[in-house]
Amino acid sequence: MTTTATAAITPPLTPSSTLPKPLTITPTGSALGAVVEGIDLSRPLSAAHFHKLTQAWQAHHVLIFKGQRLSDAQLFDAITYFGDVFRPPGHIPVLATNDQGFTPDIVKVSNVKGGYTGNGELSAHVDHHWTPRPSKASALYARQIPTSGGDTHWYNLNLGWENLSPDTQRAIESLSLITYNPFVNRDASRPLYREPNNPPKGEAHPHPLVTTHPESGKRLLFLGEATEVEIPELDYASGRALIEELRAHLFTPQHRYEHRWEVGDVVLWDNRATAHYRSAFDENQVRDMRRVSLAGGRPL
Ligand SMILES: O=C(O)CCC(=O)C(=O)O
Ligand SMILES: [Fe+2]
Repeated sequence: MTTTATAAITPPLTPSSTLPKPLTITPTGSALGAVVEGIDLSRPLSAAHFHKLTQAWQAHHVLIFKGQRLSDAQLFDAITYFGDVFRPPGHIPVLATNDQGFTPDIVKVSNVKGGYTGNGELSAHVDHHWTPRPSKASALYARQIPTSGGDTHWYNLNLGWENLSPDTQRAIESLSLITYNPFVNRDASRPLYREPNNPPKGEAHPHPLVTTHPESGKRLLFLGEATEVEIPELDYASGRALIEELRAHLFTPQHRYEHRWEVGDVVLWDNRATAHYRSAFDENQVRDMRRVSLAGGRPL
């Protein structure tokens, strides 16, 4: 009996440039965030990759996927691996339609026609903080970016909590916070802390000031920077002083990752564990992003 030469069953060599890159997850080196390479979000995710990504997401709160090339529908499909799409309650305006008619599930965050950008995102906020169930996560996909500015910065709310003194932690951990709807309180002269004789419009939904992440169990200082808020358990003077102190502590560079966008970046952030803002840019240049948000539960 003759034996088959082993050479005959060796598969042809694949040029290394066509082999898929392995999945790598590299922390940014800042307070939060990790860069993900070796994932093509236009294709179905494997269970093994999904598992690694969710673990990394819990650890780093912000995942930065490089080099993506996605249609709106592919972005939607990729992000909804991580949860169900957020449908804005009636009191959030439907922002804008995108080119392909997916609205409001895929928002065109853009200064070109049909897009939406506001001033509200110029200071750190938790998306939909004023609703009973703020969205749990959002993703932005960069299609066109200005040559400078238009960066997005995220703060780590868990680190902000951990870096408080034990005395402050004890003093605030059973307080609640009401964040008022900035869409119905647009007046720039409105204060950042609710004044007794100047009631804001809209519904009030108190959430804990210190929340617990439902998946990681991490504790979080669940506070935004420049929306009108109130601590219902405290009188005006002490509530306002406390919020000023907490904001001055939390919104500092040691708790922040600053993302300089490249076209093709998809950034997925955990809205329960972070606050974010965008820096200004030259409005004569185009900044064109797509955004998908995921539904959340009641903050714990
Ligand atoms: O455009 C950005 O970088 C951030 C906008 C924003 O705040 C958001 O999409 O939630
Ligand atoms: Fe936002």
